[in-house]
Amino acid sequence: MDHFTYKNGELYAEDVPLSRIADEVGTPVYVYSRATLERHARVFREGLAPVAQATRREPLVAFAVKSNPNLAVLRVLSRAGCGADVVSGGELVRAMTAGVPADKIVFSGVGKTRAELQLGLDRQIGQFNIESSEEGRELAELAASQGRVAQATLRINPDVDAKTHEKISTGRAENKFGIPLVRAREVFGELAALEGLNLRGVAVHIGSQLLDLEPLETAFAKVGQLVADLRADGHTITHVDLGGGLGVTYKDGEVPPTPAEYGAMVARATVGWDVHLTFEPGRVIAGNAGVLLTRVVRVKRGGNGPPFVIVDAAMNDLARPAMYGAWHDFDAVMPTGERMVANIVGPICETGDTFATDREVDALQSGELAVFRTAGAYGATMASSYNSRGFVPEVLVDGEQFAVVADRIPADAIMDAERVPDFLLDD
Ligand SMILES: Cc1ncc(COP(=O)(O)O)c(C=O)c1O
Ligand SMILES: N[C@@H](CCCC[NH3+])C(=O)O
Repeated sequence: MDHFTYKNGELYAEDVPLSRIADEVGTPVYVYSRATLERHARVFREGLAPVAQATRREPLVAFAVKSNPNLAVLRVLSRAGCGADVVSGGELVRAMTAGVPADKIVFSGVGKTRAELQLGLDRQIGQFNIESSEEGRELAELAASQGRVAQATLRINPDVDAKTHEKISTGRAENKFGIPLVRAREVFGELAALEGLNLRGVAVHIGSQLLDLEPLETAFAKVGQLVADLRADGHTITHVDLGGGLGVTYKDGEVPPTPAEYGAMVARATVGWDVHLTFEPGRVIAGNAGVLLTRVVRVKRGGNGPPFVIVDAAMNDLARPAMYGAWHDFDAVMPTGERMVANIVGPICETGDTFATDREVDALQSGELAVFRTAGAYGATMASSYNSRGFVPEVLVDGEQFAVVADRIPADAIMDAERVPDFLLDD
């Protein structure tokens, strides 16, 4: 459920008509609903109630910042009790700037630089998820040389097919993430012996937009066995990070497991583990909390196929359709009831700048407004300035009020950061 609904024939975000936002901020613009973000954070936490009960500990819900790093969004979620899963120094600083306490920050990522490891140490974050023995040794050496101890888990690669798009699958043997399960005991033993590290558990994340619990359950079973093996090896295991990945509905008929079903599965899978659990949900919290509001530039007819509805948003603003062939529902802000079959495209000079092909949508004309739905996760955060289009602004709605929470960055502001060197200047 989200808070983008029609009232008197017009699409609203909570109690704000989207046409008002378009008038005041311009298009394209990302629009987020505070109430939806808060609701999703609450529902996810409620879904984990059986887990909290079974483990007698409140799990840490560390929002995956990569899915929506906007400071205001992070602030909403931090106030709702979430921590943050970060994958770069930039995300770490953002999370802390938004108010996420350091001890609720987990640092994932396969290529943390030395400077990023140092930043995590300086900020005294709650947990590093180590992805290689090389990274573990580097972190241990850095920490020990400064008389510090880094709290850490070892991310394992369970070699499970998450049954999702291949580009967002992370838990198969050939993927770059984590330590192969067969090597986990050996690497854990090597790193656990190092001064500077408190290697206290394991982490796993097998992929994103999962619509089936079975691969997760298989991966968690492997984690459970590993925890038992590590304890048999004499290690103290107090923390397990089960990652994110729960999918959302992009298209009618796609039915992801509910947070309650997910929580029930986790409770089953983790019986007897006796650890602190961390979760790293991104999409399930932010996905349906945002839309990309756009205006039709013109409707081009007369080709071989259906008309092209050319909108002012493009693949640089919302990359998912071009990158993964992803579906985003497309609805008029003021639908007339008439429908049309169209290709929905952006203005960029690539055929891949196509949001929908041969799709039945609300009939639209030049100048009218429409939204791409489910754009709150992996939307603005993946934007580029391709074709010198600048960056789209972001708006957060809260009841009857809204605020611009990220300015539009026009193409000339980006150009301001560039220069022509002296040796190219004419004399
Ligand atoms: C390590 C890690 N944690 C969490 C997430 C968040 O995933 P999702 O947005 O699917 O919940 C990702 C992205 O797939 C990830 O790579
Ligand atoms: N960017 C992807 C998700 C990647 C998840 C990152 N581990 C998407 O839009 O679906």
